[in-house]
Amino acid sequence: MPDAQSLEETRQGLIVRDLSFHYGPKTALDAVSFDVAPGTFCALLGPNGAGKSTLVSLLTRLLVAPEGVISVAGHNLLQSPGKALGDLGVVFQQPTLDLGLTVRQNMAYFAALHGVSRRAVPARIDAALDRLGMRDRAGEKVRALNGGHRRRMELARALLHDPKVLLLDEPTVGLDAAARQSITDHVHDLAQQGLCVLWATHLTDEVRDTDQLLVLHQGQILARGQAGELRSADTLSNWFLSQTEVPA
Ligand SMILES: Nc1ncnc2c1ncn2[C@@H]1O[C@H](COP(=O)(O)OP(=O)(O)OP(=O)(O)O)[C@@H](O)[C@H]1O
Repeated sequence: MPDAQSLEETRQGLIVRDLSFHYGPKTALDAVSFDVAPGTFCALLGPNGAGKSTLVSLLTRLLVAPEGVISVAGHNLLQSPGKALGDLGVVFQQPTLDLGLTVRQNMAYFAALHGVSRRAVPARIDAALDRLGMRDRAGEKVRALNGGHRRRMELARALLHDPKVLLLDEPTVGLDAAARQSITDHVHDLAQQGLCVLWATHLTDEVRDTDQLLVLHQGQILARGQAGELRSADTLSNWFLSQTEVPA
């Protein structure tokens, strides 16, 4: 039985209860429940079609679920969407940067959308870029950055309003091995510093043994726990395949 303190800590992270979603007759998510506590890197691992993007759309309120509860840092997404989304940072699968604006201009625009006061914006941008080692690129047009730096910039932008929960949907798609490693390492560092991270992926090599792991398959959570304990003596890749293989 969790004690009161750990319950309160979990409340400051992400809580999902009995979340279901259907596209017409197609069930995309079926009574999904999980928690991610602050200071945790949680990998949401699922093959194509598992329901990851649907879950991300529900967590960001692009879709609204008729059933279930989502709580972000103690705010119910349905009842207090402004507060819940204010504590959520998101890196979507597809880049959402204006290539013709500089790094700083892109970030300033996003800060305005989040209601950061004009006076606070420069310092917030500098702090967010510093966290990702990107301050020296602030004046460059995004078009001039390589894929890895663009992603890093999107990550810095997602942290601009100081969210408590960070959500990333397959954030390494299209990146080379070095850039993938760098982004994966950065986000693990952020979790170690106290952020609550949910990282959706189908790539097992982005998951560390010490990470929390949720395996999503055909709209249901098949397994949850610490990655190293779940895979046991197997490789994570083999274990994941054995969990998600569909009988011929
Ligand atoms: N707009 C839609 N209409 C009907 N079915 C959909 C729609 N979007 C997704 N689905 C179905 O819902 C299920 C979950 O899809 P979803 O895109 O959430 O999975 P995913 O894990 O994100 O996959 P991928 O990694 O390929 O993006 C799949 O069976 C998919 O075919």
